[in-house]
Amino acid sequence: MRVIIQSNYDNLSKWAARYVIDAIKKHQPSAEHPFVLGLPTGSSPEGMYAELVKAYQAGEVSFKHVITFNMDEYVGLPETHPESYHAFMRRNLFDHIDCPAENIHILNGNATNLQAECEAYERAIREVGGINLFIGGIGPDGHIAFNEPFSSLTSHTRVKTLTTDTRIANSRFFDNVPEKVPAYALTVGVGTVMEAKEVLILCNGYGKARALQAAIEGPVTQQWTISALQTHPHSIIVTDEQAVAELKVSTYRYFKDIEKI
Ligand SMILES: N[C@@H]1[C@@H](O)[C@H](O)[C@@H](COP(=O)(O)O)O[C@@H]1O
Repeated sequence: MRVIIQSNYDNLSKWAARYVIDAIKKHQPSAEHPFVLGLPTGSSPEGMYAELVKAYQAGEVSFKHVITFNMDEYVGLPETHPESYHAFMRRNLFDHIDCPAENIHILNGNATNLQAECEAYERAIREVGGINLFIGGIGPDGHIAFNEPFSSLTSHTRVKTLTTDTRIANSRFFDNVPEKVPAYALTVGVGTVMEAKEVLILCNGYGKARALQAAIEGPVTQQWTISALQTHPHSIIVTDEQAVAELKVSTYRYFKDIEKI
């Protein structure tokens, strides 16, 4: 695991965007050889998305041959609701870049058969050859996508019940009323993320310090589903000085040192 410690959120966002742009360019995507990108929502990736839009507008990168799969979506929230992940992605990224609509995949939380929707999603990922780079965030309780504590570390796309903690955390987008946050979501599994060739996690702010500590220094455990990342051959966490507050000084220095070298 690489851990990149940036001074603040702006630099974290710039670092992540640069990493994504370089990965796309290195792949030299074409219609026959598309780059497959897994994408998160939440406040953590907003800065990175703004940087990606800037880079696209400056002609530095194209998303024409990029295929995307989003991590998750609420169940029962209309796609037009401003807090649906469909709306979030349009607002923050897809309305501003050249990614063709047919290349964009987001789980349909209003499907009549939710289980069939989840199975079709996994099939679609397999059909394009798997995900090259999965980008994610971390919930304050260490969840990745909507894989709440005690989710199976080998899970795949499915319906999940959201914990009270997560509904409280996400209530800031729903008039601060936890009951307004949908109780269910569709989410890729921990296993789905772990099958990607590379995983890049964005983690910023004091609120994530305990989750970051568990992700890096703790044991691999279903209690902190992000800890599964420790078993991935190519994973990176990019973080800021606030989120490292619970790491041991020696851990902090180790990651600072190796990145310097
Ligand atoms: N399902 C999303 C996660 O994918 C995200 O990582 C997490 C953290 O969100 P934020 O980045 O806003 O802290 O929130 C939600 O629960």
